[in-house]
Amino acid sequence: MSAPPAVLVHHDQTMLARSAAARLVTRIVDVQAARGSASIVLTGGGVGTAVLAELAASRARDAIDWGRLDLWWGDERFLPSGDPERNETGARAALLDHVPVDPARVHPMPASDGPDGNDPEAAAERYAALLRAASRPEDHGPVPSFDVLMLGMGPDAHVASLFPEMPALYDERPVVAVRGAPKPPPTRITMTLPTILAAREVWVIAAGESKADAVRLGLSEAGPVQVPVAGARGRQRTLFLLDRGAAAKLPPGLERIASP
Ligand SMILES: O=C1O[C@H](COP(=O)(O)O)[C@@H](O)[C@H](O)[C@H]1O
Repeated sequence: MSAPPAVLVHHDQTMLARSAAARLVTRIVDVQAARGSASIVLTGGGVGTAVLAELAASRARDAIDWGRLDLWWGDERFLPSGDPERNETGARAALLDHVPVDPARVHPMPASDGPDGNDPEAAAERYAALLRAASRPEDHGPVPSFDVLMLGMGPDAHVASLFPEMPALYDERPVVAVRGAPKPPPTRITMTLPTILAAREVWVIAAGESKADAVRLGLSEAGPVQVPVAGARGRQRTLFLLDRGAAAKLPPGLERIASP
């Protein structure tokens, strides 16, 4: 069972990123209080990285016990370590270099100069094995039940590196390689929909009018092969966190204004 989405609309991208960062602090603190440690899946892209920068800039970040936090990635561009296009590089610059995370609990997807060399299939399997090792009996599956899994979204409705109509959308394995992605770079690693669906909470975060059609379709009954974001749902909660541009084509009555 997954949760139907709730939609929150913010005035602009800055308010959206700030509010998502505040929401993330609250969620992590609550989970750490209840269960000891929390697990979060990061996303790349413009808004995803802006959320991390807002978190780094917020005084509230000190409420998080950074040593009791596992950080994963939903997808990665398969490029050499440190490449500015890698989602990991952006996340480190925006947040991880500024907070006392436990390096052993930061789990970037492998780079193309990593242990598997330039073999994205092997790198994807390696990441799947890492997730399997981190999953506990109560997760009832091959991946942890992430507390929050954040997703940016493209104008084509892709999430993570799950692009419309591509084979990864039919794949049952937890993590797979993607070749020939329509958005550069063409070679990527991505969590698949079954892994996304295992998260307790999924947050789709999108800004700008170029995303408005994809948001509308993502909230419809569209199939996930044509509209990947329509398949992105959390077990307990699904949030669409939007700015006014991305919310411009919502069906009437759906939006809840978070910062007018
Ligand atoms: O390529 C990617 O794009 C999406 C969305 O990026 P945005 O810049 O349009 O917000 C991102 O979520 C994904 O992680 C990334 O690899």
